[in-house]
Amino acid sequence: MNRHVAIIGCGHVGADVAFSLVTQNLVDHLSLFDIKDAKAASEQLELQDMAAHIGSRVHIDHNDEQQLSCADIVIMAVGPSKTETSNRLRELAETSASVATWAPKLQAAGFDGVLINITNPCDVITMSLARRLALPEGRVFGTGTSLDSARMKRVVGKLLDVDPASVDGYVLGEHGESQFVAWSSVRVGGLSFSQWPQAETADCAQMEADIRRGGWDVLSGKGWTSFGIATAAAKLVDAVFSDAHRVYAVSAIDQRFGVHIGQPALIGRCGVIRTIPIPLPAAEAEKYAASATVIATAFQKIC
Ligand SMILES: NC(=O)c1ccc[n+]([C@@H]2O[C@H](COP(=O)([O-])OP(=O)(O)OC[C@H]3O[C@@H](n4cnc5c(N)ncnc54)[C@H](O)[C@@H]3O)[C@@H](O)[C@H]2O)c1
Repeated sequence: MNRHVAIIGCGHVGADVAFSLVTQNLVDHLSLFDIKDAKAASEQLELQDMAAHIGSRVHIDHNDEQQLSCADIVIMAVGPSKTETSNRLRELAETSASVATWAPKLQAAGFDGVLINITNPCDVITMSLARRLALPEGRVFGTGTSLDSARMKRVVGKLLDVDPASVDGYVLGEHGESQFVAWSSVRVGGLSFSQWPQAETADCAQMEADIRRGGWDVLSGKGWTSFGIATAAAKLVDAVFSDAHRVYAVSAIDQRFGVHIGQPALIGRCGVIRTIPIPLPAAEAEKYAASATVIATAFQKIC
């Protein structure tokens, strides 16, 4: 099997996705693209420098658009010229213009695989790419609230003193300021979060703020975020190649609201196999609807 991934945008995020895919042996052929040719070329060279230390052989090329025709998965990771530090929606004008230049190239190449979007604002850009590429539903999805759900697991795990991997549940909605923790979905060891004694005195509003602010906290120190999202993207690539039928919180179409939005979905060879609408209590359902409105309003601006 020749697992071929193309990464468009080789900045902090795209380069770390490439590093994760190569070091985790999740790819056989990697095609790197960046508007700055020297950046893509140097990422190619440095990844090739690792070849002697890794147990797999990976073919790597850069800025060769012919490669888009045979890519199984495209990862969109282009970014704005200036890093946004407070609201991902502010990236929209610039990043929507950038991804718009790639849709016709992908179509001209006959790209017929799965596209995973990381570029922010993630839900709006995913929606824009899904409409432009017109691939079968589910083939274009975004990393959505997968990273935010991982942040929730870190914060809840810390409170309960359990490994985050033992925390189940989701952050839903926009990968942005209107996201929310679906506390009703959070379970640890078969108990709902509210059944844990620590939950009685927990400041859930503060925990939720910490989760929402997680990305900005990382960014304020190192200037960008990349390890978390690169790991999430690698998991999604693995789920597609292995037809895993595993559940992740991704940005997928919710037909009730007509938007791509963070929600649990089953991921396999064709991308999103189906979404899993969780029954939410009224207060959480309201937050979900409000978040869908934020995404729809932003999308209107680029139509
Ligand atoms: N979804 C998430 O959870 C998540 C997490 C972190 C970052 N992000 C987003 O990922 C994106 C990338 O972030 P980053 O830190 O890597 O930014 P960055 O500035 O380090 O890299 C962006 C790269 O895109 C390239 N680029 C810009 N326009 C391009 C175009 N038209 N064609 C090809 N390449 C182009 C730039 O040359 C640059 O190398 C941003 O939108 C950021 O907000 C999303």
